[in-house]
Amino acid sequence: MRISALHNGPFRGPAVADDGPTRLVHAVEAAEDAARHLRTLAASAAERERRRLVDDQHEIATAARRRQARSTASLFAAADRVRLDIAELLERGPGYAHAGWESPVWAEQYDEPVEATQVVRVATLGLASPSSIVELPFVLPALGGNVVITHAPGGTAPAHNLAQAFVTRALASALPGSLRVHPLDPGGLGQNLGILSRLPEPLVAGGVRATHEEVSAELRALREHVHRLNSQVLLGDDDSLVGRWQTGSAGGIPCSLVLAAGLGPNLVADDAQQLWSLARTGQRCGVAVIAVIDAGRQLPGGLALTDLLENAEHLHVDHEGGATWESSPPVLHHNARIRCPNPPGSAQHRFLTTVLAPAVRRGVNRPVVLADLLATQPAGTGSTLTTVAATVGQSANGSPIELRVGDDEDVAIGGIVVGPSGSGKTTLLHAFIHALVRRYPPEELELYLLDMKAGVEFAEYAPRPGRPAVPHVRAVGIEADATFALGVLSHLLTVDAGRKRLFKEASVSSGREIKNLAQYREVTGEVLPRVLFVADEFQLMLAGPTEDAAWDTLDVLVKQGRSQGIHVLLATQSLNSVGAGRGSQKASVFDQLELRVGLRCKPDELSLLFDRTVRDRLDTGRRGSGVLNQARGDKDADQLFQAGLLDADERQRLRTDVVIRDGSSPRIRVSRGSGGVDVSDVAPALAAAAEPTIYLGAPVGVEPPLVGVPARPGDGRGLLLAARDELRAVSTISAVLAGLALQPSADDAGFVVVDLLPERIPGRRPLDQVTEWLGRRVVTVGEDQLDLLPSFATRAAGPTFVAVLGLQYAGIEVPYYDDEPHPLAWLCGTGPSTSVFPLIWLDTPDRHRKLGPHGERLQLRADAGADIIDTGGFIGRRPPFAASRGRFWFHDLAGTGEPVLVDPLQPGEQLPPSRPGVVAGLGERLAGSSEAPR
Ligand SMILES: Nc1ncnc2c1ncn2[C@@H]1O[C@H](COP(=O)(O)OP(=O)(O)OP(=O)(O)O)[C@@H](O)[C@H]1O
Repeated sequence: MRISALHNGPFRGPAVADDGPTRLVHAVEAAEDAARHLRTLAASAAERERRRLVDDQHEIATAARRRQARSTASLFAAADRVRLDIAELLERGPGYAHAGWESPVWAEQYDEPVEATQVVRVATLGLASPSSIVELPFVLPALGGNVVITHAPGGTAPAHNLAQAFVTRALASALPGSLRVHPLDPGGLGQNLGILSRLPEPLVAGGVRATHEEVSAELRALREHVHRLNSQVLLGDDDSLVGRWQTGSAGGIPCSLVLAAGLGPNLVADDAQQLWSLARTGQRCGVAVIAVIDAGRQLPGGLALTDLLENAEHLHVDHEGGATWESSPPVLHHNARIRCPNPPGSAQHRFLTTVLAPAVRRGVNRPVVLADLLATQPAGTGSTLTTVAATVGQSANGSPIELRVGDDEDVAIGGIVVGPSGSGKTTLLHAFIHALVRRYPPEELELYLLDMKAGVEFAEYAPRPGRPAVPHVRAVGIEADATFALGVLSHLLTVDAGRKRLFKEASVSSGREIKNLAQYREVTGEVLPRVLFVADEFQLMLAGPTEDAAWDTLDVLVKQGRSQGIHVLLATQSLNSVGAGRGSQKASVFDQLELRVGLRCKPDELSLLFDRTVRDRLDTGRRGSGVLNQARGDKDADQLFQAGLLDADERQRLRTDVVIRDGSSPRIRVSRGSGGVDVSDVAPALAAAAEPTIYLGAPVGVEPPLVGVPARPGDGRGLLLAARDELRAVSTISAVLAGLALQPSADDAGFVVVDLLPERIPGRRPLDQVTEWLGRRVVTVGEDQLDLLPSFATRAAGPTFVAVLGLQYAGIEVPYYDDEPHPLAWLCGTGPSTSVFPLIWLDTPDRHRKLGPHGERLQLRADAGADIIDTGGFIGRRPPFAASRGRFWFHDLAGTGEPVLVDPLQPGEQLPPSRPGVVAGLGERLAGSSEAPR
């Protein structure tokens, strides 16, 4: 406007370019242009800024959304994982552990559990996330865990519902007979117990306790029960009643659920104290306390709730009826909330009273008691003319079922038993072995028993002081190793060859061809026992450096042993890894073993065992149930069965009866892996020695029962044992002395120990054990009394055995080129010719230099070294392989035999009783002497 005014108005100047108004117009125009430009710039800057802001906002929102989605997803994933884990745990148990109250399972046929139920579902747990709530089943351990439910005044009913839901599920899903409820309602009228107030015996112990006297008496009885279990039943810290129900060894003692439904006025301070104490101490004995406590009320006698909560899951029900999980990890504390369930109703009550209680009374799931099955059968009169058989359980129709091997038509020469851990495989082997020794006298049957796994399952077949072994057992390997197993298999090949020879000779003399055991017996009247070789975890004997030899021996044995009456039964957890890489040899061995037993095996394992496709499990799920097939897996030969249980006490009783009936035999060979041979295991063989014999141990095999040389006077008859392991070496020499002292023919022998071992070393323990056991039969001399050795060692009426231990610790050095007499030179040089036999431990073979030139003359050489060249140098003959740890090669330089691998004698935990009434020992003889040793 102003511009146009200047252009057209009275101030219009001359029409030249630089007149003032024009310049002004230009200036104004320029200013306006500039202003316009600035406005445009400002507007675009504002637009840019707005856009950036929007972008930023968008980005932040997207990132937040993403982060939230991610955290929600990970919450869901974690919840899913937990849900799956819980579902898996719950699925293992019967439906009663988790199905809703309306579910048909409560009305259907009893879904009998086969294993102790781990957890039960009690309620629903809601986990709050920013965007949603994730729900999970809230589960609690079914057995042995305390639960405390506190509640606000408004939360009484939901709190009791929680308790009732838990107890109902725990009881309903428990193995019948494994759980009893002890309902306490001090001061109440049962209204806090719902359906649980009307349960029959034996589900509850004697009904609801409500009065002060009843509650007190019940708690006292429970405390005594805990005391009795702790002092008379449970062994060691790891043993617990719940654990026993889980492994099937509880022997019918039920766990207890003490339901304290409200600490009413009749719960006096003393009783409350008892309840607290039960919660603290009862867990090991399967006693769990479920307590519902009004948080607003004073606890009796100043008891602190925190003490009770120490060993319990704690839930708190608030006035809205929801619960918080107080004992949860702190992070969950504020985000987790429990939705309390409805109380169990009439369907559950009906199930408990009309299904479960009668089942418990009937004793469903009780094991088949083998002793009952055997009681009706004759004992000790069976003949193994053609077969070896014994009852091991019940078939599906309740008739007894037998395992059978032999050389009759349609009878398997041997068998394979497969069952995963806990399926009852070892129990079945025990049952078979015991039923066999009960049925047959020892002339009819010989057993070779190997437990190849680390454990002591077969220890009961070895003799112990005061508990002789059954005479049928010729060899038992406890934690046996592959070398020993090969020794046993090789021995059986020798038996096989020996029998073939006998058959041939009898054929010649009788003019009739004798092909098998039965014919031999018929023609000659002589009974040769059938032989049964049983190996648990047999795959372990077909491994390591002896693997090839073991497979080859087994192969020959199963192919040729049948007619000679040699049978094998091999057990394992799985055939999967057995004989990998030796297809044809494995097939050739397994083909012979036609008896097949699968205990609680999965279908793929059964398919391997039966060599056909098996799609379903062939067992009832119970321990010891499975399928027996006498025809190498032929489908029509499957027999479902339940193995019988013979518990440890019954087995002991049965073995004692057999020993009373048949006596025992000194011929048993016991191997405890490469740990040596306990003196008590070979006590009968030692007692049978006709002349004093220096026994060093047992061969890593079966025969002869012991390796030793008679103690006959002669130059060089003394032992040098080279072994680095101090404890084992001292143990061996000490046990050799004990072994001599147990021989009646050595009753007049003298024993001297030259003890050069330091006082406080663990290695001297076996020596102290044996010298204490020898008592006055032994004389101990130290380095300072060594000069008296010749005098002591010549006092006994019979031979004298002088153990020298700890040379490396002593300053003794027998001069090499000096004629000056030295007691050790006398011991090694003159001693042996005068019936004084040195038994000397050298920590390394070249330590013998300390003994001077006479030491080298000692001929009985043993070496535990790992280098066969060194061993060969020391024992004078190179052995085929190095001795495994704990063993040594023995060779008599004066003998004609080959080196023998020996499981050395060791005193073991307990030595057998020493020989009564032996002639006065060396200690007594020297007692009055002026040089009496200290
Ligand atoms: N026939 C049976 N009846 C009832 N209970 C049984 C039976 N067999 C085994 N059990 C129970 O199952 C538990 C495990 O049995 P066992 O030791 O024989 O199993 P396993 O298969 O040898 O296991 P592992 O290979 O781990 O030693 C035993 O404690 C026993 O009480």
